[in-house]
Amino acid sequence: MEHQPIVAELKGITKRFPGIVANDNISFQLRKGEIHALLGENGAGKSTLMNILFGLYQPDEGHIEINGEPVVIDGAGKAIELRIGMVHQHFKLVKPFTVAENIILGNEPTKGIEVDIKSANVRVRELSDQYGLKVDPRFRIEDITVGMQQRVEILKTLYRGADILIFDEPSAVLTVQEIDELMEILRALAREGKSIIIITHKLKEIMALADTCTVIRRGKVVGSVNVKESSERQLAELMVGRSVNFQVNKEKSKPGKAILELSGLTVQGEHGKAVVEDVTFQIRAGEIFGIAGVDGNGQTQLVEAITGMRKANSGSIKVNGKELFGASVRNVTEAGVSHIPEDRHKHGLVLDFTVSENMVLNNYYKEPYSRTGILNYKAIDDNASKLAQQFDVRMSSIHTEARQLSGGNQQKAIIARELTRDPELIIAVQPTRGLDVGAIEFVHKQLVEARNAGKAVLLVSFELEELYGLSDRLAVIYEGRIMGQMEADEKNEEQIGLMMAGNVMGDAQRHTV
Ligand SMILES: Nc1ncnc2c1ncn2[C@@H]1O[C@H](COP(=O)(O)OP(=O)(O)OP(=O)(O)O)[C@@H](O)[C@H]1O
Repeated sequence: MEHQPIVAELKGITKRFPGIVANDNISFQLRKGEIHALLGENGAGKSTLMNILFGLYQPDEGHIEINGEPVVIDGAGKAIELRIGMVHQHFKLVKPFTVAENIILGNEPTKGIEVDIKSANVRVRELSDQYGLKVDPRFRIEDITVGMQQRVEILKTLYRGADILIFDEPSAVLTVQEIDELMEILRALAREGKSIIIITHKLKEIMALADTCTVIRRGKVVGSVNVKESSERQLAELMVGRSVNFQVNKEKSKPGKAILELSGLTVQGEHGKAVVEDVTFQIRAGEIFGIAGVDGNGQTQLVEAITGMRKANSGSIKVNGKELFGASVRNVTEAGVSHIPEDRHKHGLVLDFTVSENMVLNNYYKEPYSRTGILNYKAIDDNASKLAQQFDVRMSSIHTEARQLSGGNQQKAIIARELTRDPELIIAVQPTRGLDVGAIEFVHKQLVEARNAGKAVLLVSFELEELYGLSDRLAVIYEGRIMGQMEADEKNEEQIGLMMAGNVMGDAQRHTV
């Protein structure tokens, strides 16, 4: 890559927020046709740096050069003018509009005074073909998958002429197959001379994809390495400053009494079709029970039904012997259920509340946080300080609004709150999404400790390694039905893969659990 010209250079960038230096004298170079990974712990300052390059924040010190020319990027409009595009983690698409309408939004080709949707369709299709994006410009956003929506965001940047593309944790929202497709697309973009920066916590992805990896720790660059000459282990160490254990260590489980008992649970979706059908399983105290399956096979609805967020149509949900069918979210919480939700922005946190307030969302009305209806702020703050320290939630202060936290630290805050409520049952949906490898190691350990302390854990994850590493037993879900249950042993991997694709387990094996 060294022989390629530098297309973007950040020189001595410093960015301060009240109480924290998010970027501390950072220098960074991007070359033409390069895929450059940006790696760092949660809260290290990656998104801040990229938001500066995309003009969403102004640096307090330092400057940017594009193609060797000093520039001031004072907004996204200026970034686009400079041929910089950004694909955010949370898409900014208008759902009822078509793909083409979204892509041309704010940049419409016209024929006289009419918007020329025909020529937009043609141009979008051309771009889609050129980079192998397989997007039909006429589809509506609400009818296409998340992976496809992401490709629409990519097309939008290309349509506006981007040569530098920034991706903020693009694979966090994708299924395993979609990740492979995304990697192909990124390679195709780089081959065509586009320069790519990708923020990711997935070391495997960096090894498979990136040419260079710049590592940031606590706002400072600690190194920029040639990926071919490095390894996952080295990158992890450079990032967290110690060696990281990728393996989950756990003793064999000693399950006790049944904590969660589901029987014949059925949930109907919007169109009257069952999205969870006749689901029956038990999770006992002291065991981690994983749900394996391709995203979109009823996992979300199953968890929503158990936690009281969605009404089930029939069946039984018992926690500790108590029937919770039809119970409210608060009743379920009171019955001893903790929930690390799939969508942390919608269900995990109130983004406008402080971290301190968010830490008592489920029990602020109880002692010691509330006495005779009056909130005890000292107790609430003490609780937050303790949890932040115990779970290494990094932020400038516990009085910071949750929305100001980095994505990974928001997730750690939820995990801290949910694991320390002394629940009977912990429902953890993708608990390590968006976390750095050091934090993943920590959260895995916490879940195993909870299980050792006799908690029942329901784990939904799309990371097979995580499922095998953490679970004692597994069930595979396909189109809302449980295809089989088994020991979470790698020797069952092939069988599990088949069931995830809808194949029913042979009778002989069905009875081995
Ligand atoms: N608008 C803001 N106001 C105050 N503090 C902020 C703001 N944006 C970011 N921060 C703080 O700056 C630091 C860096 O955050 P940033 O989002 O850049 O981290 P990150 O490396 O992208 O983390 P993650 O991997 O968790 O996404 C964090 O401590 C964060 O709380």
